[in-house]
Order: sequence, then structure tokens, then C-alpha cells
Amino acid sequence: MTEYATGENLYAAYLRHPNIRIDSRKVSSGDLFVGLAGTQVQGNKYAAAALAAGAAFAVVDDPEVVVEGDDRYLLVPDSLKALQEMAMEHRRRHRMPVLAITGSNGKTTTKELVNAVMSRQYRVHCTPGNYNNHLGLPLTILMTPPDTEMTILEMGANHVGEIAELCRLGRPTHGLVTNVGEAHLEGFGGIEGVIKGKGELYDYLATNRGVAFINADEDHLTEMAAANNRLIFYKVSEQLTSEEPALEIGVHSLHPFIDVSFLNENGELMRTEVQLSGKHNLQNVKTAIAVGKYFKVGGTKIAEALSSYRSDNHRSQLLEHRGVSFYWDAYNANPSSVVASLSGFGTDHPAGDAVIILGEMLELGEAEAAAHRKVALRAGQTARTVILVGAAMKDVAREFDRPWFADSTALAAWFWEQNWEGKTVFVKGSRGNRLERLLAD
Ligand SMILES: CC(=O)N[C@H]1[C@@H](OP(=O)(O)OP(=O)(O)OC[C@H]2O[C@@H](n3ccc(=O)[nH]c3=O)[C@H](O)[C@@H]2O)O[C@H](CO)[C@@H](O)[C@@H]1O[C@H](C)C(=O)N[C@@H](C)C(=O)N[C@H](CCC(=O)N[C@@H](CCC[C@@H](N)C(=O)O)C(=O)O)C(=O)O
Ligand SMILES: Nc1ncnc2c1ncn2[C@@H]1O[C@H](COP(=O)(O)OP(=O)(O)OP(=O)(O)O)[C@@H](O)[C@H]1O
Ligand SMILES: C[C@@H](N)C(=O)N[C@H](C)C(=O)O
Repeated sequence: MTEYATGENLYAAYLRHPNIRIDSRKVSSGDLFVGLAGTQVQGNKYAAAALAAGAAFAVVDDPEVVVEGDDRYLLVPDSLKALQEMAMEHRRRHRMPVLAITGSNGKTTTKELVNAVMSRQYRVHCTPGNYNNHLGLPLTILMTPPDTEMTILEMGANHVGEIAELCRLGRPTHGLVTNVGEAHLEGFGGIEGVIKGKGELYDYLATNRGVAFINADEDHLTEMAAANNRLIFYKVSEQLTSEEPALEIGVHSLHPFIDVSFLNENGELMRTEVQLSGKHNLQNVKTAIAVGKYFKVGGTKIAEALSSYRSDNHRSQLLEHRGVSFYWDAYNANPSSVVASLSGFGTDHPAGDAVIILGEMLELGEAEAAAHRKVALRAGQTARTVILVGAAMKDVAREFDRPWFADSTALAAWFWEQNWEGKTVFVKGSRGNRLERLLAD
């Protein structure tokens, strides 16, 4: 019978083969393949294919797939846990600041902005894309280049306990919660659950002498961090004169672009325009300035990093497709982010020129019906033309007499038959709605 590989064996294999792959179809020579269970298939089944494609080792938790005598198979009791333990061991060996970012909305945008700022002065490794869960976070840690000076870890959750677990894996030394909003209410069981769940980051920092950043302009955060004694506050201020007790950021405009100022290391005023709009993105920009200042990134570098930032990830993205202008914000959707995004968009576009497409907001549990009604009503205050998509929007569409489509394929077929000259089309909906099908050709 094949014996289990020890933690030391696994970590030694990783050190020699640090390129981890969980998909045999993406394996190159010398990679370390980890077979994971999925919703369609069991990844263990592809261990032989991964080895044939050049993987140095295959970590599996099903003894049936192991070929007796082939020591490239590393059998473990649980492949996911093995991956997480490798990541924990790797993290233990790194002595550097690790900044964790969680919150209901704006995690990825904040992470990208902080990364842009910090990368001007340090070698930064940060979560790729949205790799923010029990699987993405260990993969992120295991991708850390050897010369990294700072790591930024995005942490996502849809239930209480998850952020505590991600902190156990990532051991942040610094952290921040972007905000507390109405996202993933199904799993969190309501806003109190969100406060508790996101607060697990501040709890971890409190017990491990970590530094917590607090956006003093956001509700709940100060109370959530009450047990922390290493706090860095930041806030909007009309006059940038004193930096005590909070780092200050001045705001000149939010539309069409965010224009802000802050004091540099010599107390001189710096001003920068960021290609993002709206009050919600201001929070993300403020955080990047505050973190940059705390870590002593020069003011000019902060300003340049922010003014050169461009969204290319389906969040707050301005784009043209087949001659139509879109404000594309359809990476995800929940009541807080839809309202925030509509507020930003509405300020820039008169109701007659604006077209709003709203898909469903998933994972809201009992709040679903009321939440869909609320955002559809809110959209009607911003644009004359409001188009609704998906089953959860069906009753609302009937009630408000709005065009409705069962899914994004039906929407696309209709949409491209219409004339949208002179209009700007706002698009928002949960990932599961796949609204990007509208841009398919
Ligand atoms: C395990 C895995 O790889 N899952 C990915 C996979 O899922 P699927 O179930 O379809 O896999 P399969 O059953 O097809 O395959 C099983 C495994 O076998 C491998 N395999 C298959 C065929 C073959 O020929 N060879 C093979 O080796 C295969 O690679 C599988 O490993 O594919 C999906 C589509 O691409 C992926 O979405 C899925 O990824 C899962 C969801 C995942 O967690 N990925 C992480 C890397 C990650 O971080 N993903 C982020 C999204 C994170 C997220 O949603 N965050 C939430 C909060 C988190 C709440 C938490 N409780 C949760 O739900 O996870 C947030 O709100 O931000 C990303 O990709 O962006
Ligand atoms: N600070 C904010 N407050 C409220 N809404 C925001 C904020 N920042 C971004 N949003 C909205 O949330 C959407 C998703 O942004 P982003 O991906 O940065 O958040 P996220 O928390 O990382 O979400 P996910 O975990 O699903 O990736 C944006 O498209 C925008 O509509
Ligand atoms: C995709 C995941 N990060 C997420 O945010 N899901 C919600 C439900 C969404 O897609 O809107």
C-alpha cells in the first residue's frame, strides 16, 4: 500500500517545483500538479495526464489513481488541506508585511490601487484577479516570488468563520476592511453576520499585534476594530493641515474623474486625478493613499501610481463595443454595490441619455425579492430606459412595466437590433448572469 507523503516531503517537492497547477490541461514541464475535487469531476483522475504532460509530481488524495512504484505520486489524506499546509509553511518562512484586504465591496479595486501605489517603491506580490478564497489564497501564497518585500492578500467570504480561516492561512501583519454592505446575505444571515464575518480580520490583527487601517468615513469599521490597539485612521478632510489623529485626504471632484489631494512626506500638497468615478471609488482611492503614506511611499510616486491606474477588469470600466458606449460594472452585484454604482453613473449621465441594464443579484437569501425591487426602483430614478434580466427580476419588470429578458443570451439578441446612438449603457449584475455575453461579438 502506498504511504502518505509527509508535510516535509511535500514542501520539499514544492521548493524544487514551485509552479503549482491544479488543471492538468495547463501543466508544463516541471510543474507540481495537485488533484482537487470539483463540481464536475475529481481532479485526481487527471494525475496521470499531468505527469505525462511533464509534471514533476502529482499530489493526490485517492489511492486508486496511484501507480504502484511510481514515486512521482504524492498521496495525501486531503489534497486541498495539503495545498493549504504547503502555503502555511511557505508563509511561515517569509518575514515581510502581509496586508489583508476584505470587505463587502471594493476589495479587488482597492487591492489593485494599493498594489499600484506600493509597487512604485517595493517588490510587491498580490492576489491575482479574484483569487481570494480557501483555494485562491493558498495558491497566491505559493506563487510568492523569492525576492518579494510585501504581499497583499485579498480575502473573500460568504459566511462567518471564513475570514478567520483565511487569516490562519495567510497570517496578515496588516489589514483593512473596505466596508460592510449587503453582500452574500444568504450565507452571512444578515448585516450583523457581515459585521462579525468581516470583523474576523480585525480580531486576528488584535490578537497578533497587527496594524489595522480604518476608513473613518465608513460605518461600523471603528467599532469593529475596538479591540485593536494599533490603528491607523484615514478620512476625508476639508483642510489638509494636521495628520492627527487621522491621515487626511482632500476631495476636489468625483465626476467625471476622482480628483484628490494629500500631504506628502514634506508636508507639501500633492494632487492627483484618478480614472475612476463616484463616491464608492473615492473610498478605494483614499485607502491606497493611506496605505502608501503609512508605508512611506513618496507622495509623487503615490500620485503617479493613481493617475496611471486604468480599470480593465469589468469593474467601473468605460468601454466601446460595436459603436455603443458602455459603463461596464458587471463583475458582480449586490444591493450596496448596485446603489453605489448607480449613484456614480447617474451624476455623469442625464436620464434621457442613459440606459440601465440590471441583471440579478445572487446569494441574497430572504432579502432577494425586496432587494431586486429596491434597485429596479433606484435605476428608474437614474434613467428612463431600464432593462431587467433574469428570473429574480421578472416580477419587478412586470410591476414597473420594464423590458425583461430571461438571460443574457436573450438580452443580447434583442439589444443589438436596437439603435443606441447617443446613449451610454450602464450594465450591472452578478457573475452568474454572464452579462458579458452582450459583448460576445
Ligand atoms: C477546484 C477547482 O479547480 N475549481 C475550479 C473549477 O471548478 P469546477 O468545479 O468546474 O471543476 P471541475 O469539476 O471541472 O474539475 C475539478 C478539478 O479537476 C481539474 N481538471 C479537470 C479536467 C481536466 O482535464 N484536468 C483537470 O486537472 C480542474 O482543474 C479542477 O481543479 O473550474 C471553475 C471554472 O474555471 C473555477 O471557477 C473553479 O474555481 C473554484 C471556484 C475556486 O475556488 N477557485 C479559486 C482559485 C479562486 O480563488 N477563485 C476565484 C473566485 C473566488 C470567489 O468566488 N470568492 C468569493 C468569496 C468566496 C466564498 C467561498 N466560500 C467560496 O465560495 O469559495 C467572493 O465573493 O469574492 C476566481 O477564480 O476568481
Ligand atoms: N468602496 C466601494 N463601495 C461600494 N461599492 C463598491 C466599492 N468599490 C467598488 N464597488 C462596487 O463593487 C463592484 C465590485 O468591485 P470589486 O471587484 O473591487 O469588489 P470586490 O469586493 O472585490 O468584489 P468581488 O469579491 O466579487 O471581486 C464594482 O464594480 C462597484 O460596482
Ligand atoms: C463571484 C463572487 N466573487 C461574487 O461576488 N458573487 C456574487 C454573488 C456576484 O457574482 O454578484
